[in-house]
Amino acid sequence: MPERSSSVMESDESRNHASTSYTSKRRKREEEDESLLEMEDDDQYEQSRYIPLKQRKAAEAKRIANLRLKGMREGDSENNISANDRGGERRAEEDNSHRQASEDEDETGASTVQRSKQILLKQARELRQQQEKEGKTEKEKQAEEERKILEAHAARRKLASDMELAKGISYTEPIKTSWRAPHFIRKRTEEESVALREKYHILADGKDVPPLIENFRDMKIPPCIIEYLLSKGIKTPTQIQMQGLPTAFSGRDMIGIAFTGSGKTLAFSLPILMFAVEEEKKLPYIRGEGPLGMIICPSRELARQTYENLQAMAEVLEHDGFPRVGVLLCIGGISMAEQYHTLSKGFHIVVATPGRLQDMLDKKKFSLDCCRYLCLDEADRMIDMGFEDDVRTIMGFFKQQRQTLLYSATMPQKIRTFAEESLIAPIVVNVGRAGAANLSIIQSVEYVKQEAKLMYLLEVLQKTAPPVIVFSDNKNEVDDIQEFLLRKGVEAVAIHGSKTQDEREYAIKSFKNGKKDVMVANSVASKGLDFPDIQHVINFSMPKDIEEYVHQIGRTGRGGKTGLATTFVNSSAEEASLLDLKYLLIEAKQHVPPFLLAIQDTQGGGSGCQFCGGLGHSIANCPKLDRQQTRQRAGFSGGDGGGGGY
Ligand SMILES: Nc1ncnc2c1ncn2[C@@H]1O[C@H](COP(=O)(O)OP(=O)(O)OP(=O)(O)O)[C@@H](O)[C@H]1O
Repeated sequence: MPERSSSVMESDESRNHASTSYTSKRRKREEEDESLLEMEDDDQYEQSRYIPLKQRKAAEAKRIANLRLKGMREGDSENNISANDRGGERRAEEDNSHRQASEDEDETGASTVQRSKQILLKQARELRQQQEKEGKTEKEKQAEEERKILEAHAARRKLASDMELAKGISYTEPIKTSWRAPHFIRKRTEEESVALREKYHILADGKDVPPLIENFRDMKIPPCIIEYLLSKGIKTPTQIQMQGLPTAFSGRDMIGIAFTGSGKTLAFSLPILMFAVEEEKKLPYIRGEGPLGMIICPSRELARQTYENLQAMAEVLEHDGFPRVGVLLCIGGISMAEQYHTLSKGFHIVVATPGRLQDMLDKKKFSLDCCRYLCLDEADRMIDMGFEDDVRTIMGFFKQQRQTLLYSATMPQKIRTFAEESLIAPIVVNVGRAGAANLSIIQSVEYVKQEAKLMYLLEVLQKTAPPVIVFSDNKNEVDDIQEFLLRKGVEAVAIHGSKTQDEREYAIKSFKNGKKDVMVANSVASKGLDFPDIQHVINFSMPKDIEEYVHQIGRTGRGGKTGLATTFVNSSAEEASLLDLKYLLIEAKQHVPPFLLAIQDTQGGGSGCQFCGGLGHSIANCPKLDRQQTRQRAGFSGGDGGGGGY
């Protein structure tokens, strides 16, 4: 009862409120009406008064002149079409009444009216044309809107050192190196170069693009390295290496975009190594000197892998009589004591994760005073993971111009625009669309109910021989899956950001050397890690964004081999991710399951979202941008996390 009475009271109240507001509204209306009446009365009064013809003509001419002036102003205003529209109608009405009122006026008045009518008709015609034009460029308007959103979310300032920012220094010329392409290659005409790039499906944008070179020998790579590469099954350069290596050897800044497993690591590691050899030959590095170059990676595992590759090549060179090149690994979770022998001798190259690198620079363990080469591997992922500020701080330590290389398989327009501003006359090398999946991977997407996933996983594991990687976004789920597999007798290890460094290293090592068949991982292991011959990648759930998906499935099908990727989806997946997935599958000419085909959309299949590269939506409804904004509003600076980069 009390509830009821209160609701009655509420309704009475609301009714009262409604009636009050209605009364006040009405009172307002009445006031308005009164003022309207007053105006009408005035008009009537005006009309009933006698005005001599001469005065009436003068007033009429003035009124027409005012109307024309007003019409012109309204016509000028591009943004106010509806006002224009209304203005046009009003003008037409006024013209009409004016015509009737002036029928028995003298000739001067009639010709003025005629002129005004012609002008008004012309304006109406122009207005129609304008409206038609506006209608046609609806797409352009959308592109404009998207551009504005992108600008609003672009990085705030370019990557530059403190000194450069403070003094407003900006370099205009790329760094000069002693490397030259062989004469017969330099003699190539522009048409020949374009044809060659077309042959290899390479897009290279920029001023004076260095030549594409089809073999390692013509790139003047030392024979001992060529032999070493051969021993690893690397006979000819991949597309990104054909264009990326000569570009880096020439000292040019570049953005390299090529699909997963296409050999990007060699494309940025070999040039830094060759520069180090050259420098060491000129004047040996002593204790306290270095580094000459830096490679920054988003995860410890990726940094270690790149470090090991560089170390191996440095040893080959040293063994062949070239000077020693010191490489320092600078990552979280390891004691720097084991690196002190490198630090104590002077070193040329640092391979690092952003957090530990920043820490070392802050503590003045070494400086970037003579650093002239910087590579950001998986640059876009690094920014996504929230390392942008760390990278900016690190940039602050540079004292001179450096060559900057950014590499990734995914590089949405957002990052590219920002990077192009920070680089000096950069060359952008693209092998395929940024964010496209590696075509050597067979992608299978299956609808699996949440509660059936674990049992189905066992079945799906039978599809190929080991090694297999199972990805899950959730650290607890990673542990649960590993436990389940162990209980079922599957040799499985697990890796994620909350594991200790020893556990992470043990997992990687035992999986890499074949002692374990399955590795269960969160996104940490998807970032650039190169495990030999992964047969099958299983996404236990659809990753939050399509870039993550591309990187995850990219752990298989590497170095030209084929691989299989299976992804479990169900109703818990976001529709926007599923649409991106649908278009990615279509682009890669893969089978699209009916439940994905059935998802209707209005704008997919275009050039993709400029923020995340997804093909199923535009930046105006990008779920990743949405998440980022929510995080920013909540005061988090970090990205999608899961890295453990420090
Ligand atoms: N020219 C080549 N020919 C054959 N194999 C190659 C060549 N270059 C590199 N590889 C091999 O291909 C594999 C993938 O290379 P890499 O790790 O550099 O790929 P990536 O493009 O960096 O991939 P991701 O985007 O996933 O990081 C490695 O095992 C590497 O040894």
